[in-house]
Amino acid sequence: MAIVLAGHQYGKAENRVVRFQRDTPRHEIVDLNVTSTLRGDFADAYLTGDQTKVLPTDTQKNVIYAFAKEKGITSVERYALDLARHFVDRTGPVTAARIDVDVYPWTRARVAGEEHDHTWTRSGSEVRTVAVTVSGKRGAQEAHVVAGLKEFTVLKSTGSSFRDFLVDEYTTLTPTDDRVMATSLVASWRYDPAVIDAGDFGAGFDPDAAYEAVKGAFVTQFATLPSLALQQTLWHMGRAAIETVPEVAEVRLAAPNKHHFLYDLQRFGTENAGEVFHADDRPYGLIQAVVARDDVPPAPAAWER
Ligand SMILES: O=c1[nH]c(=O)c2[nH]c(=O)[nH]c2[nH]1
Repeated sequence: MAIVLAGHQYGKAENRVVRFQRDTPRHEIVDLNVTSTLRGDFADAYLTGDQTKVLPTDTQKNVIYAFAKEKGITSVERYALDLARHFVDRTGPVTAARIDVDVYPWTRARVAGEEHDHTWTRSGSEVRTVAVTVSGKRGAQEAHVVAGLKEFTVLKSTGSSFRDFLVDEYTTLTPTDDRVMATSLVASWRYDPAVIDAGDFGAGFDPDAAYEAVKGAFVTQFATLPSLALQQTLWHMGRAAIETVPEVAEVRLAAPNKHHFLYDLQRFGTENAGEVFHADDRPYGLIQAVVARDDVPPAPAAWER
């Protein structure tokens, strides 16, 4: 038996980058949390302490901040691609780089009914995510872009049922034709590599518009599908995302079923016709799905964390 170093990767986690554009009186803000992860033959750093192949995480941090100025952030996808390609192209021992970005939402403040030029309020809504993975040296490079969102909380007060499920001796759940359905959606969608190669997220493809379109498709399905289960809703959300933005090759969805239990007011002689619920936080059902086009090859490298 031998004990081996069976895997390794390293990088700088959670670089909080706030980039302003101040070229005109109306400023713009991009607020990011950026994590770099480098892969390659760094085994010596672990096994013998030899750091000669190791690009310090401090340097990675500097690149992340410098590129925010030098390259600008025309889109988060483009910025992450530039970073990943930089580490793979410019650092010999790096064979693959992954850049993860969380995008924090800000809404322009309104003062006396007018949008303010340089003040924002933090929006309470979802966090947009981007994960770019670039592997292989120039000429034989593979790039994957996965966009997404998390903490996207949606709720409907009717239009959801759950019945005719498998029953065994431990089942106590009462079937229902009218329940609250709510979730805090985590979704990621992988763009067809052809889009990255052809349009390069700068020309011909607008990742910001695609993001809004996918989000809109999710909301539309959640709202309008008479849901027989959260599983069915997820399938329709994933399908609608691909139908709405054909550049999307694959959608991965994870939805905690945020249970709302009708509060028993009968004990006080009061009727409760679906009006007062106890919002429970745990445990919760966790429903997950992967929805994909069958004409785009799968890409496990795009999802490797
Ligand atoms: O949409 C649902 N899916 C389930 O699998 C499930 N299980 C459960 O108890 N409630 C629900 N709701």
